[in-house]
Amino acid sequence: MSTLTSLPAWSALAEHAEEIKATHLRTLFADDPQRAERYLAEAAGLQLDFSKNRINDLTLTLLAQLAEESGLTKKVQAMFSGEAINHTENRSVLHTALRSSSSTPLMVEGKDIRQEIAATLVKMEAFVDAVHRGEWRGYTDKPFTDIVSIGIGGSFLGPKIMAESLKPYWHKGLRCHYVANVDGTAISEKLKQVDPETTLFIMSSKSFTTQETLTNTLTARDWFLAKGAPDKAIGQHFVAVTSNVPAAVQFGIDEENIFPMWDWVGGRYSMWSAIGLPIALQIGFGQFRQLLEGAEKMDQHFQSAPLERNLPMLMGLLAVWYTNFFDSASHVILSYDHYLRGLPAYIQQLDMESNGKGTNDQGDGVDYHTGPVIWGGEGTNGQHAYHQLLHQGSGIIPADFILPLNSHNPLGRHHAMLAANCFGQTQALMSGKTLEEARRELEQKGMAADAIDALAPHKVMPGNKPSNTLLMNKLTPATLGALVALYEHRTFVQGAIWQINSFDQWGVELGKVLGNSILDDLESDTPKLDQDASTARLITIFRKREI
Ligand SMILES: O=P(O)(O)OC[C@H]1O[C@](O)(CO)[C@@H](O)[C@@H]1O
Repeated sequence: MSTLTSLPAWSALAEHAEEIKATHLRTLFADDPQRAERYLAEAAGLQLDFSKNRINDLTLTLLAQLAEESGLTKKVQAMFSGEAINHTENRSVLHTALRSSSSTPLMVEGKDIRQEIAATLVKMEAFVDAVHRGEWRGYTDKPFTDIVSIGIGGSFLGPKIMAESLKPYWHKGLRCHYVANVDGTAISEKLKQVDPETTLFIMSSKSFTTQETLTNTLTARDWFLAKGAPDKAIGQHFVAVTSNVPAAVQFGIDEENIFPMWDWVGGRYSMWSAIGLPIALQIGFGQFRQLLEGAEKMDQHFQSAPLERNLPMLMGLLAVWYTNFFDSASHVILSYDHYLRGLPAYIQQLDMESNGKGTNDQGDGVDYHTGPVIWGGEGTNGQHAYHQLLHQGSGIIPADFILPLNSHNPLGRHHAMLAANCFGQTQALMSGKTLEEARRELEQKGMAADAIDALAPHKVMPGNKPSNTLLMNKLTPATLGALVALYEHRTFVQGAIWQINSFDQWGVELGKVLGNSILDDLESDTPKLDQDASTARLITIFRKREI
């Protein structure tokens, strides 16, 4: 038995889960008229209705006990204060410092990182303003119209999805494009859309060793020169964001055009750093600061609010509740906002790269489930597709519904319809439809008794499916910042309870290494073909392909 599963709160939760499993959410609502009011919490411009979860007050008490026995509060403090909680890489985890307005020194390896952060923000602001004002121009003296941001993983998804989410705030006259995949189609298609004279390339790579990013940047540079740009123009058109300045310089980026980031920022937590430069270029620096401010409000709330009102704690503990006591293997994020359609993919990367681990902090294999599959999409589209599984599938898939109360495009009845669909889905998941209700419905339609017998069971919806509803007045840089920080901390809470390191990612390494040796075999005149039989065969097929 692991240290987690031997905690008193764990056994108490296991026992309590049996009672809750025997109780329908309809009953929980019927028994407690105040439930909707009591299970509503608010922070940093976000409201969380968590009343449609399979919980009661005892559940919350026991989850709080689990948090206490797991030392959650101390772990939160350890992260914010810069302890090297990423113990497998001996690194602090300080993305929260990137959005902090505190001036109290925060020391990492003998340096006050507040000063480096502030200096980088100043450099970013000057750059963004210079591009916007047309002072930083292309080599033929034309202002930039396009930015091509090259990076992958955390150096890609944050900037792309946040900028996409904030389209109503875009700076006029500047388009950002994002290239991640090493598939040549990705960069080819982008380069077809831009003009070398008016395009600025941002190469974003924390390590400056990532195959995809280095390859795409070289391709972009070759294209730039092949289109007639002089060598000396590279400095004007290529900037980099990295923690590996020597490698960037060696690659050919001018040192003054390098924006720093640091070891204490994880890739998937880095959009708040200079990795967010494309966001700042797209929405302007003032609004980029609002994004940081929104996140800081959530950080403060996370550190200070009591657990029963603490959004990240509640959402993280609820995720543990379903993963470990209801055998739920996935969690769905449903954005009821077209601008937020990319958010599920962002949270998927954040959560699955963080909590997709099976070895605990002591180095032992876990004997409980950890990170569930995170997936999702845009409402109402999903209602006509995978919601079928949410409503009538055999397992439990907890859902987060996210809805801004006001639209940036308030057209006629559209927004009320969107909201009605969102609330209607949470209601249907919660209450379902009983056999009697299904039968009555068919009787009212005048269906014959034997046809009702045949059809009614298929129309039954068990309900009792949990969901959270997250509301914000409007999608703004500040509310988006708070929303992303909420999910970061939710991820942290789960990892802390599961006793895993949410901040390394060793699992992605092996495939990279093997990929490199396979590449040698694909390109070499004398391939070694010393892989397993299947892989060697695939290599041979590729080598013999018709061109
Ligand atoms: O910013 P880099 O160093 O190019 O890394 C890109 C991404 O690759 C990973 O290391 C995983 O392969 C991510 O964690 C990271 O965000």
